[in-house]
Amino acid sequence: MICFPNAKINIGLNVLSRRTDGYHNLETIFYPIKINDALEVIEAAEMGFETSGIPIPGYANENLCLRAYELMRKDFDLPNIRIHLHKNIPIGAGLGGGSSDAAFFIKLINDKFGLEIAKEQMLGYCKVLGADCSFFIENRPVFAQGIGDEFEPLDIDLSPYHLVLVKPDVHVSTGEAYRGVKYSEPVNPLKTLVRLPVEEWNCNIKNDFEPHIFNSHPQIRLVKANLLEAGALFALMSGSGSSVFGVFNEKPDLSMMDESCLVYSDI
Ligand SMILES: C[C@](O)(CO)[C@H](O)COP(=O)(O)OP(=O)(O)OC[C@H]1O[C@@H](n2ccc(N)nc2=O)[C@H](O)[C@@H]1O
Ligand SMILES: Nc1ncnc2c1ncn2[C@@H]1O[C@H](COP(=O)(O)OP(=O)(O)OP(=O)(O)O)[C@@H](O)[C@H]1O
Repeated sequence: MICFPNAKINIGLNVLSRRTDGYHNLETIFYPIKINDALEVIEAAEMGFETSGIPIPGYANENLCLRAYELMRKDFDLPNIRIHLHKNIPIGAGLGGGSSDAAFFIKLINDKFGLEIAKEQMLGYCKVLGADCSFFIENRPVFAQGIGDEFEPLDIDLSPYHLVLVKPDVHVSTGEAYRGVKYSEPVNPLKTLVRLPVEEWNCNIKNDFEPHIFNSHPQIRLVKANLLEAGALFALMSGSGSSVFGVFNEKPDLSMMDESCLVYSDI
C-alpha cells in the first residue's frame, strides 16, 4: 500500500512563551501544500527500511516512520514490514516533511491492517513523535496553539492565488531556530489578522523566527526580498525555515532567484 505525505507551510507564527518542559507555546496557521513524498509499505519476512530521493540526515533506524511502527507494535500484534520512503520534501526547510511521513505512516498502517484506530489514539502517537506531527492526521488548514498541536479548523483557501515556495541551499534545524527566538504576546491575534485581505498580510502577519534566522542566514532574507520584488502580495518564511513562500496574483517571473535555490510553483 502506498501514500503520498505532503508538506505544510505556516501562515504566520508567533512564539508566545517558553514552557517548563523546554518547548514553546505558539500560535500559527498550518496550511497543507502540494509537495509530496511517497511512502510504501509491504508485508515481509524481516523488517526493512529503505529510502530514495533526497538523502535523510541521521540514522535510518531513527526515522520517524520506524519510531511510529515501534509505538504501534506496543498496542497491536503487527507483522514485519518493508518500508520504502521516497523523499522529495526538502529537509530542514520548515515544511514538516518528517512529521508528515510519520502521520501518514500511522494512517497507512491503520488502513493496511484494518486496525480501526480512533483519531485520538493516532494523535497520541503523534504527540510522542513531534510537535508538527498531529496536524497531518486531519491535514486541513487550521489555527494551531499550544506547542502546535491544539487545533481549530480554519476556513481559508489560497487556491485562487499562485502559491510559490523557494528553498535556498540552507538547512535550518528546528532546535537552532527555537534557541535564538525572541518571544512576546502579539498585539493582535493571528486568528484575527488572517481575516484581513491577503494584500494587507505583509504589514501584519509575521514569523517570529525570521529576524534571527535572517541574521544568521542572509540568503533567506534575500529570497524573501526577491519574492516581494517579483510581485508577491505576501511572502513569509515557513516555520523554522529555510524555505520561504510567496502568494501571487499572477504566475511570477522568478529568474532573479539564485540558481542554488529550489523553486516550487503552484503548490
Ligand atoms: C517550527 C514548527 O515547524 C512550526 O510548525 C514546529 O514548531 C516544529 O515542530 P517539530 O519539528 O515537530 O518539533 P519537534 O521535533 O517536536 O521538536 C524539535 C525541537 O524544537 C523545539 N520546539 C518545538 C516545538 C515547540 N512548540 N517548541 C519548541 O521549543 C524543542 O527544542 C524541540 O526539542
Ligand atoms: N521521514 C523523515 N524525513 C525527514 N527527516 C526525518 C525523517 N525521520 C526523521 N527525520 C529527521 O528529522 C530531521 C528534520 O525533519 P523535517 O524535515 O521535519 O524538518 P524541517 O524541514 O525542519 O521541518 P519542521 O521544522 O517544520 O518540522 C532530519 O534532519 C532527520 O534527521
